[in-house]
Amino acid sequence: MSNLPRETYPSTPSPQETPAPPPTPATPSATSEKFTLVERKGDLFTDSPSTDALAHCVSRDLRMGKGIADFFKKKFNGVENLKAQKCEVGQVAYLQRDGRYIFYVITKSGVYDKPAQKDFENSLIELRRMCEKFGVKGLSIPRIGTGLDGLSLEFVRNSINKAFEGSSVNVTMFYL
Ligand SMILES: Nc1ncnc2c1ncn2[C@@H]1O[C@H](COP(=O)(O)OP(=O)(O)OC[C@H]2O[C@H](OP(=O)(O)O)[C@H](O)[C@@H]2O)[C@@H](O)[C@H]1O
Repeated sequence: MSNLPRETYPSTPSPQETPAPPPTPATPSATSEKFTLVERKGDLFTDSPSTDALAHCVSRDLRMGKGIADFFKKKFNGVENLKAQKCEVGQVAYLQRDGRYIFYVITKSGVYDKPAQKDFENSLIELRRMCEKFGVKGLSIPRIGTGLDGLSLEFVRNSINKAFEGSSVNVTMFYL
């Protein structure tokens, strides 16, 4: 019998040692989360879920002198914090209050300006990105852009749908 060393092969595991097959990935359930936009009559501050993030539109100078922005300023303060974020038009500044995000969507440069449609659309895409970055699932907003900023509700609806399509954010748009 040759005394050449026998080739040693990794021993094939006996049945009881056979590693269990990897778990099959769970198939996404039919109810997998997807983007929704619901419009609801009510006051944004008192009727929206307390766990929802909030968002509204402001000018880059963060004056928030009128409209719902003024309510946000009085309710959440944080103007210096917001200014320190040095956001430009198309970007979103934010505060954290009571465990939720408050988003300040910069849609125009100065208080006397009106948002350009493209800037409005781009800032909503950025808002979606921020929601996904922070894992926001519920977002409550007023009819953004349709009051002092003079945008049509149809344009605003379409912009929200385009920006959030494919996300898993549930957006509720409140109106008085
Ligand atoms: N509690 C509440 N619940 C639910 N809905 C509420 C509400 N309170 C008001 N609304 C309605 O929510 C819509 C939009 O309300 P707005 O007209 O204020 O906002 P907008 O997005 O058109 O314009 C923003 C710019 O205006 C501001 O003032 P500046 O001039 O810029 O200083 C900012 O700074 C921005 O730049 C209107 O239908 C309001 O009736």
